Amino acid sequence: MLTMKDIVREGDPVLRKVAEEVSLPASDSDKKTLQDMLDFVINSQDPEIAEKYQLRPGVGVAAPQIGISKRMFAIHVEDENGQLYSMGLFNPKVVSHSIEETHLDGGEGCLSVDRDIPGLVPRYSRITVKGTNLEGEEVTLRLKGLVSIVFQHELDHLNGIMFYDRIEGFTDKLKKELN
Ligand SMILES: CC(C)(C)[C@H](NC(=O)Nc1cc(F)cc(F)c1)C(=O)N(CC(=O)NO)CC1CCCC1
Ligand SMILES: [Zn+2]
Repeated sequence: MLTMKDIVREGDPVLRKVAEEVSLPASDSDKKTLQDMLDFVINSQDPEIAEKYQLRPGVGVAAPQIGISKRMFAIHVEDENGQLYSMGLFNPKVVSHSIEETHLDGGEGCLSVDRDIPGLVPRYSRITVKGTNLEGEEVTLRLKGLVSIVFQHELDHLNGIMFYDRIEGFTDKLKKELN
């Protein structure tokens, strides 16, 4: 099973690479990896298992975070209405998004970042995502709220983007206003 020792921390170049598409149908090896990632996120939210293995309670993890530069991630998160999104996705992509933006009021963190970085992270309020799930089906998902933010955070990992790259500092704002 995956534990925190398998999670790559910031500074490792794998977190800054653009990950490779997974060739479909997925190999047994890629399916096992993605299933292990989904189990990791589910385990991290189980108080007993999380305590026993010292897991940070995660809502998602992307393959580069376990050192695998492939376009796949797993998420396990309930949305505002209590709808559970629990899945592994191969080659996810945003096919459309709202212009409107949103953010988590407390900012974001990351399983690969062992420090608190203040600042709001702008995300699209709504996105439509396509990908292939562990059963090999192509899925289209229309997402908003927390689930949409988690997807965008994980998708960024597949493109070598860390959440703090998106935090707009006051000086950036000032520069924009002055230009
Ligand atoms: C890094 C950590 C703080 C563990 C973070 N969890 C998290 O944000 N939980 C959460 C947030 C809420 F808004 C409401 C709630 F119920 C639980 C997380 O798992 N990730 C996953 C990650 O690092 N993936 O690469 C970071 C999240 C920040 C925004 C989306 C994912
Ligand atoms: Zn992250």
